[in-house]
Formats: sequence, C-alpha cells, structure tokens
Amino acid sequence: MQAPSSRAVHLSEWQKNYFAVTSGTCTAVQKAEAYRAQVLRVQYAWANSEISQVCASRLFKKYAEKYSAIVDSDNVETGLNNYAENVLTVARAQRTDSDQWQSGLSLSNVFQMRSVQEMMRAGEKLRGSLLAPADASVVIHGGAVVPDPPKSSVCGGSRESDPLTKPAHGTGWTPDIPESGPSGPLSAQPPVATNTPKTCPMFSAPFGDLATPLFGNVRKDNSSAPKASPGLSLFLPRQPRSPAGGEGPWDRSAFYGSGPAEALSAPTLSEALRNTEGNGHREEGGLPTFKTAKEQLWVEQQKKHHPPARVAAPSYGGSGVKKSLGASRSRGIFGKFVPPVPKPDGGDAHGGVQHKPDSAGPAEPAPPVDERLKSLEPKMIELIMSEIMDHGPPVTWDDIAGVEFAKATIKEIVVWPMMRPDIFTGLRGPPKGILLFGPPGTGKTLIGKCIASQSGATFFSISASSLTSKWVGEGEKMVRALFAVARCQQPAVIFIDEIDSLLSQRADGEHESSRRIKTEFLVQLDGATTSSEDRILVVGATNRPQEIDEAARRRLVKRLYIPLPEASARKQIVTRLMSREQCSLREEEIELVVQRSAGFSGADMTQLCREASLGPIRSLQAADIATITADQVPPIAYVDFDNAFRTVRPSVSPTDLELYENWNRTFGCGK
Ligand SMILES: Nc1ncnc2c1ncn2[C@@H]1O[C@H](COP(=O)(O)OP(=O)(O)OP(=O)(O)O)[C@@H](O)[C@H]1O
Ligand SMILES: [Mg+2]
Repeated sequence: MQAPSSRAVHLSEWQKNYFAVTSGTCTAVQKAEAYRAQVLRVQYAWANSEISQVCASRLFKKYAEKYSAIVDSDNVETGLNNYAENVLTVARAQRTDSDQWQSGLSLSNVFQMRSVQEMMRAGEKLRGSLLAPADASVVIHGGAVVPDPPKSSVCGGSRESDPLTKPAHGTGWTPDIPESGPSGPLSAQPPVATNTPKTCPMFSAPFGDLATPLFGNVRKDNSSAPKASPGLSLFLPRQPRSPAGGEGPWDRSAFYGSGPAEALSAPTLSEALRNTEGNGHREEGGLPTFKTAKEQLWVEQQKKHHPPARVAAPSYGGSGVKKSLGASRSRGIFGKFVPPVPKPDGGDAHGGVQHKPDSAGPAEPAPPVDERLKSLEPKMIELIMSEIMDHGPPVTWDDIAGVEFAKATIKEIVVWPMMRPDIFTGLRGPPKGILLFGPPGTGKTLIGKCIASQSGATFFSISASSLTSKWVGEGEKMVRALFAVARCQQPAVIFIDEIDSLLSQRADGEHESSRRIKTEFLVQLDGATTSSEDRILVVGATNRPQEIDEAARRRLVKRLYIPLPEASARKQIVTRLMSREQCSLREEEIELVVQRSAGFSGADMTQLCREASLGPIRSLQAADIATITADQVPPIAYVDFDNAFRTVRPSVSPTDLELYENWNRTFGCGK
C-alpha cells in the first residue's frame, strides 16, 4: 500500500504534467518529454502494483500514442519530425537539443546517405531473425524513417509494413551530411552504439497485450502494440541515465533480470508463471521460488487428482498402492487427519505426522511405515481413509433440539477429556465406548456429526452395514485396519452407525463371515476400551438396541437413550426451521403445532415443516409460479401446518416406543 503522501505526490506530478502539456506554452520537445515521463510513471505504478495491468495497458497506450504523435509529426510547430536529425546526430555524435536548430536534411535526401542505405541492406539480411539488442538498435536507426508513404512506416511491430523490406527512395543529396565510412554510422561511431537504447529497456511495454518490441522486429507478431517504439527508441538516447543500481526504471530491469529488452517484457513474467503452474516450481534462474498460497493449492490439487504412481512400501508386503493414502480426500472437518504412514521429515508422538503436501515423485524411496500398520494391507488402509467423515457442514450442539441429558453426558465424556486429558485420568478417565440408542429419526446420527465437529478428534465414521456388505470376506480385516489406523491418529472417535447390523446377537444360522467380523470387532473394541493409553472412543448408534450382542453391550459402557423430542424440543425445531423462511405463525399457533405434533420424532418434525413450507406455493396458480419473484411468495401460515398434519404422521408407533423405554430402563445409563 502506498502511503497517502506518496499518492498525493503522484497526483500532483500527474496534474502538473497535465497542465504543462495542455497549457500551450511548452515546446514539442517538452511535450514529448512530458508524455514520455507519463509513460514511465505508468510503468512505475504498474511495477509497484499501484495500478492494475488493464489500467496500465490503457494508460500506456494513451500516452505512448500521444508521445508518438508528437515525435512522428512533421509539423514544424507541433511535431518533432526529427528522425533524420537523430540519424545525423548519431552520425556526428553531436547533440541537437536546441529548439532553434534547423536541420539541413530533407525527407528525401536522407535516403541518399550511404550509411542509411547500408543499414537498410543490413536490415534486409537480418530480417526474420531475432536480433541481439545491439543489432536491434541498428534496425531502429535504419528503419527510423519517415511518416509519409514511401515513408512507409518505421520500425516496430506497430507499423504495418517493414521498412527493411521497403526501402524508401528519395532524391537529392546534401553534401554537408558527413559520411561515416563503409560500415555505416553505427559501427563507425562506437560511442553512439553504447548510447543506444540497448541499455534502456524501459519502453519494452511490460503489459501482456502491449508487449511492444522495443527493437523493431524482436516481436513482429504483436500488432496491437502502441506506436511508440520508433519515436521512443530515437528519443531515449538523449535521456539521462540512472546510475547502475540506482532507482528508477532501471531497477525494474534488475528485478526482472539484467538484460535486454525482452527480459523485461511481461511475456517473460507470464512464462515464468506458466512454468510454475506446469510443474509446481519455478525454473532455476527465473523468478524467485516463492509460491502464492493459490499456486501452492493448485499444485497440490493437481497432485491429488493425478497422484504419481507410488511404489508400494516393501514393508506393506501387499500389492502396490495406486492412490496415495488419504490424499484423495480432504482432512475431516477439523483438518486433523494425518496419514498413517509417517514421512521421513518428522512425526508425532504416535508415529503419525501431520499431513503434508505429497511432493514425492515416483522415484522417491518408500517412506517407513508405522509399526502398527505393517501387518495391514495398504488397500485396507486406503479404504479406511476413505471412510473418514469429512462431508457436510459442521453441526453444533445447538442444532440438536432437546436430548439435554445425552448432550451433557457426551460433552463430559468426549469434549472435555479431549480438552483436558490431564484432568480426566484414572477413575475420571472417559469411557471408551458409547451407545446411542432410540427410535429412528431422533438425532443419533446428528449427534455423531456433532461429536465429529466439536471434539477436535480424528473422526472415523463407518456404517456397520458397509463393513458387512461392501467388503464381503474382508470385513474383519477392515475392522482390524480401522482400529489400527485410529490408534495412529489419536485422539480418535470411531462412529459406527447402525451398529446393530454389526453386533447383532450371534446366532447358529449366521454367515461365517459376519461371525468373524463380529468377533474381530469385539476383540478390537476390547483392546480399545481396556487400554488406558489409547485415546480412542467408539460411538455406536442404533435404533434396534435389543439386537445387540451382550458382549458388545458390555463394552459400550455408556448407553444413552435418545428419545422422541419433548414439546420444548419440538418447538425449538419448528422455530429454528421457520426462522429461515418467510413465516407468519404467531406464538400461539406455534404452540398449537407443538401440541398437535406429540409423538413426532425430530425427523418427523422436519418433514412437517417441509410440507407446510410448500403450502404457500401450492396456493399459487401454475402460471404465477413461472413469473413470481421469490419475495412475492406468501409467508407460511398456520393453515399450511394444518394441511401438513393431514399427510405427515409420526413414524414411531407407541408399541415401538415402549420397547425402547423398556430397554432403556434395563440397560440405559440415563436418569
Ligand atoms: N433432536 C433433533 N434436533 C434437530 N433436528 C433433528 C433432531 N432429531 C432429528 N432431527 C432431524 O431429523 C433428521 C434425521 O436425524 P438422524 O439421522 O440423526 O436420526 P437418527 O436418530 O440417526 O435416525 P436413525 O435411527 O433412523 O438412523 C436430522 O437430519 C434432523 O434434520
Ligand atoms: Mg442414524
């Protein structure tokens, strides 16, 4: 950011210049100088990021054109028309700064000069080839001719034709023009050559679309370039030089690389950026290796979506891993997920390390593997990673209406021990297993998501049915892998939804594979729940608690009943949902809705509100729906709830409810 004072200085300079050039008192040279200074200022401002590239392009074009107009104009009063004089100046190594100085040159006789002709011939030969800066200055002077028709254009991509291919012919010869030897004026005048724009790259437009070649045909293809080049290049030798390393546009040359004009141009900059995008790092000798967060993110995304083929770690002993572990997924709501495979550059106390962007190429040696994961198949670990709960918006405790006791207990068991493990030790040590049970749609899964959001632990969410059905025959390996990975990611919460399908009572007729899964799960659960060091919490949720195996039940020590919402909780749900919509329900009407919804689950209440919210739409004519604006939709009224009650019914029957309550009285840990 520029300090205000510096802005003020800029502004006043700008104004001063403006008045100078519009006052009518200054000479053409002064005007040209002023415009040239403006062009420089634009460059400065752009280089200092004070103005955008688009703005810089426009200003550059504007002032470069004004400048060219003066320099190109052959009007004796308002133009400089002194190309030939510059050639003469060059030839004589004399300066012609005097306003009174009258040239003996005419437009035509300059072409008779041998040196000019030689330069034009030289230009012909060089045409098409990229010129070195020193040569380029030859082209400038050779091509810097005249503004009328054979006057064909001057040098520079801004002109339509190339003076090198269209030598202008003139008549007459002014003998007082000194000859400068067979090799032309430039070679005959070394001091002049050193005074050419080759060391003065500032007018190589720094703007992508205006990358005007300073030196004639360096970039012929750019036809949108401003017509400043010829004039500028001729003018520049007369400008005072900044000392090397001093401030000024010369600094930009140092910034971009010390070099000729092309080193300054925006294409070079964009090239460097393209390189960065292409391979994630900048070329040696290019711009500094700093990467913006956006670039870094882009590079990481590229790696995620096109991960390098990894060589399987020998210690995994299995098939090669095609995807990098967990890298294809985001890192959970808290971003705490760390890969189980430690990287060589450090690890945490548990053997895992914070996830870092995977910069490993295929040739990178396989990283060492956590001891606890050695016996597992990499494929399994990968599958576990893909089960990490990382989707959906974060859920807060306030999003869950009612169930105050369960919420308080969970905070006590999960959140606080995570916060203060030093206090929650010994007898106060948190239980390692929780069972949330209750009728469907009462918020058990919602609580699971809330634990994920609020605990700050690594959160694994697995649907038990996926363990039994998705990976048939491999379920028990999955269970083992799940706990092993969780152990590497402590503190960790393993949330198992529909746990009944995993831990249902063992029956004689059950399938061998599901029996093995269950056994493995109980073993792991036992390990996790009995080990005092492990900070792994297993949270199971079920709406069929009576089907859970007694051995599993014992291990899930805190069994919390998640009942149907009470009146206050139902009101909370309705109020919260209606607050996001246009609603005209009065307080007593809300009370009425709450009363009428006794026996509804949280999910039923949500459904009721959805149905009611469609009421105002249904009251509209079909034609209106096409044209109505969103704020013209009538608000939700009690009548809409009234209608909704006709179609939405409680999903939990009183008989079912009794079963839950019985089970809660028998096994539940609630009050
Ligand atoms: N206590 C609650 N507070 C707010 N919304 C709730 C509550 N209970 C349920 N809901 C609503 O019902 C939806 C379903 O809840 P959820 O999936 O948590 O029920 P569940 O108890 O896991 O059911 P199931 O036993 O069938 O799996 C939630 O997304 C939410 O919109
Ligand atoms: Mg659920």
